[in-house]
Amino acid sequence: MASDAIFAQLQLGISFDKQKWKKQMELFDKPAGQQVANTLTQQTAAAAAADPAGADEPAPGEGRKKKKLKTKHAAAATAAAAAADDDGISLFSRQPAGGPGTDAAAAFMDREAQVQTRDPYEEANVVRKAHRIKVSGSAPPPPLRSFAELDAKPGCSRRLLSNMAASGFTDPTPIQRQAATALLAGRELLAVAPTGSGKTLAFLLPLVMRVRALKQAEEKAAAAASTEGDEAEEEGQEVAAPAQAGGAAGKREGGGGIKAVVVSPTKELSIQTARVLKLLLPGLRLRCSVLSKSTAAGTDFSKVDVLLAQPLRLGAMAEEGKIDLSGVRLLVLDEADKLFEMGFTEQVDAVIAACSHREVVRALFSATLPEAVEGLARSVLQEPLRITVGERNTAASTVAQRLLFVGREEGKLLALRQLIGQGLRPPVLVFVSSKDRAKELHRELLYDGVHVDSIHADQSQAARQAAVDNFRLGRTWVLLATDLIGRGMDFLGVNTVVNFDFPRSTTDYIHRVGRTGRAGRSGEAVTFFMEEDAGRLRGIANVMRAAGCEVPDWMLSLKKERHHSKRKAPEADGLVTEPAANGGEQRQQRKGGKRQGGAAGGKRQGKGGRMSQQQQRPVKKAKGGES
Ligand SMILES: Nc1ncnc2c1ncn2[C@@H]1O[C@H](COP(=O)(O)OP(=O)(O)OP(=O)(O)O)[C@@H](O)[C@H]1O
Repeated sequence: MASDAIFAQLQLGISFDKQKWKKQMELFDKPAGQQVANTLTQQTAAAAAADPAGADEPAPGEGRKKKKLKTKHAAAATAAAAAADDDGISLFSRQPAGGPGTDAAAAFMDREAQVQTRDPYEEANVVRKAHRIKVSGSAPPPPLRSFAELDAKPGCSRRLLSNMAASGFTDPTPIQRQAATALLAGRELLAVAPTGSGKTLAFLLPLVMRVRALKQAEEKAAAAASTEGDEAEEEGQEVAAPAQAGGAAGKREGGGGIKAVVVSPTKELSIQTARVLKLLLPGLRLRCSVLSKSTAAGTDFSKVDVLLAQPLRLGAMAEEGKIDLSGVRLLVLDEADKLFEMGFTEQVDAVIAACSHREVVRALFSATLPEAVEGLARSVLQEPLRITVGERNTAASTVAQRLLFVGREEGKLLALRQLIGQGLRPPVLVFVSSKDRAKELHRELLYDGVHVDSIHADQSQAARQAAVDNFRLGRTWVLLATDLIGRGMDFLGVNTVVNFDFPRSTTDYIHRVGRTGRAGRSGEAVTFFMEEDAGRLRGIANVMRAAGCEVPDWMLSLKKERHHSKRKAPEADGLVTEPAANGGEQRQQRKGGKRQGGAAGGKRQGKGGRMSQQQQRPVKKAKGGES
């Protein structure tokens, strides 16, 4: 369906009384900078003396002297513009920002063709430079120039390469070029690359090769043992099978069991990683499993080669001795900075300790790696390589980011409806700060007749997965989400991300807006802000400026909030749609059942009937702190 037609349906049931909202509308009509400049400047001046550095992690350019800001950001913007104009560098070699077949694409390919030197060290550097890959650490292996180079390496096969080609993976992305060769060389890794840049395949491809190579070695050893056994039998000697010979140790040395583990912060992400892995596996005879309540009870893990899991369940099982990870040779921590946050560290430690094989290689991947977390991460790695693609802790350059001042809490819903009215491009992902806000906004938009769904921690796992699948299949055009799916989720077609509630941190912002603009495509991100968000505005403004987006200078000199993490999330009830004078009453009426049973409500409900059924599903009680 054409986006115009989709949009026409999206706005069904929405009309604005411009007279009634005159005051608020005026706010939106002014440029964002003007709207808040005065009040924020006053606020900043009042707080200036008391407000030291905030608790947020440094965004690009932060932590330096203010007077350097302008030069740095001007340089960054110029560099970004130059990159786009000059060589069209993109994370996706055949899909640069300008699109396939454009001058940018041609320039990019020319640039690749310039790699002509007989010195392998120099050649590696030329490839890295062309793809904006930075590596620190001793003796990094050269990056891949093409997937075909892998053909000769242990664990690869024509079948694997053809599975990749059939899935559209014909040219490696920058992170894949360097991370694949590093992991195949047995190097431990800290890998940081932008959202949507192909990190999943960057660890899955070497993982599959490594596991295949191990299995091939096992099969060879088993065949040799069986030949020896036959010969010994002929000579009348007793021979034990490998697993019997060494017990657990024998198993560790290659008698089956889990050989690779990928830990992700959410079940949804593990399921998504399994989807990508399954694209690589046809014909390769490897078995993978996603750890869940049911698979934990009913799976023979000695027959599983690759396990995808979340830290809480896997850590607990490892500690209780319910799963044997002693044969694991590759442990990947995806969204590593999230895994090293408070609340997960104990279980992640338990998993790391349980992966005790002497040859185990550990790799940490994320789009963001705050310095404090890097220090912690390094303490579990041995002589790691650090691979960075592009600039550290930045948003994908394929996303056009903008900020929208909404005045007060009540202005958010109006602003969202106004965006829809102006032609917001679906599919749209709207982030809110809590599950209650997701539920409330869901009700509001449902009432408007928008094809909307929501995903948050109060839903059953099945409802969450259904929300993800329906959004992927295009059945839902607006998905309301908490930060539960703020990271890692790959909805390739998302055109717009709306931060309805301001992100808790710059890191969360980078991941949220990274749900669009993936795989070299373009996307749009709109972030609503109010005066009270000023303390967290600077970090995000810096990220936007580093990506070449327009940001008023005054935002870059705002003071940071001191303890933003302790700030209360907005109340769900703040989403009033009517002015205070009559809104409460009307809203109560709607809440009281008119919406469900009333004529207008019933009519509109018809378009969103599927959603109303979903709302009636039994909900699972969420653990404290979940969103
Ligand atoms: N070599 C490739 N060629 C073409 N498409 C690719 C390639 N590698 C990955 N992709 C596609 O790019 C998209 C983004 O990949 P992926 O989800 O791995 O990104 P990511 O870097 O892990 O992002 P995030 O940081 O948000 O988790 C996916 O749809 C994937 O299929």
